[in-house]
Amino acid sequence: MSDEIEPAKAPRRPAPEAERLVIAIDGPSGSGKSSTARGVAKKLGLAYLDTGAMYRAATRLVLDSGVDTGDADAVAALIEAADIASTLEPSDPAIAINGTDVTEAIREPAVSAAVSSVATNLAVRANLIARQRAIIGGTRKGIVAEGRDITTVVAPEAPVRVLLVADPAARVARRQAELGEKATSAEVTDQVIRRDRDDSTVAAFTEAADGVVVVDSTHLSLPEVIDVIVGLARRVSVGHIPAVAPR
Ligand SMILES: Nc1ncnc2c1ncn2[C@@H]1O[C@H](COP(=O)(O)OP(=O)(O)O)[C@@H](O)[C@H]1O
Ligand SMILES: Nc1ccn([C@H]2C[C@H](O)[C@@H](COP(=O)(O)OP(=O)(O)O)O2)c(=O)n1
Repeated sequence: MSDEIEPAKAPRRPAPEAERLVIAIDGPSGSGKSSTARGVAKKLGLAYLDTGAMYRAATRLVLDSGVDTGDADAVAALIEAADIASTLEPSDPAIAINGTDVTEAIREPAVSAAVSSVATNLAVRANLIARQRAIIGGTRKGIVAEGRDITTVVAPEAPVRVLLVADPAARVARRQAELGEKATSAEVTDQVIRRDRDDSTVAAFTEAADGVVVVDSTHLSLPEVIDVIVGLARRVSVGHIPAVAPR
């Protein structure tokens, strides 16, 4: 795909709306947003944007630079000046901040524990939302973007908007299975339940906004959830999507 590293500060000229399909997916931690969005993007030959990875990369930078996460102005200034580059490739998503690849480092427990304090900084949000809109507007064919406020703030005009939910017990179990011995059950509960509580103070992902379709993944397999969203996309935008999905 031509949408490789996308410097957020220099978006390419937006393609006409009619040529692009934007699929927006929000939901709480562990509902399956990242895996589902990647699967949908792969099936439909679209780009993929993990906005949570941008908040995580910003948090990694704050932690590494020694700036106090409680110093809202210093945190915002650091992030506003940073170069954040996301690959938009669903098969191999990666992210770099100020030239350093942090794809692995943003998944460390220290980042998961601190990310909400950065993501609830309103100046940081304004900056990252502007970058996300530029990325979405700059993709040629279309994009699946996932996070907490994509359906409501970043891309409320997207023709396909989904709130992906799952019962808290299923979400905690999924995260525990993913992290294995890397995290205790207390840490996993903190990562999922406490983080959602904090994050929901600045983004409305606990209830679907008007026009947003709720998909409950609690009792659906990942391929089933992907198929539901591909079905929604085909219904709203026949003609945007290749008849034979590229692998
Ligand atoms: N429908 C599903 N059924 C079972 N496990 C799932 C499902 N969707 C995602 N998962 C798994 O749950 C974990 C969390 O998924 P992820 O996509 O990272 O969620 P989110 O981005 O919403 O936090 C991953 O290990 C993923 O493979
Ligand atoms: N659009 C977004 C995306 C993520 N965030 C915040 C909320 C989350 O705690 C962090 C990390 O997001 P991420 O999607 O990686 O979270 P998960 O670990 O997949 O649950 O960023 C946000 O505030 N707005």
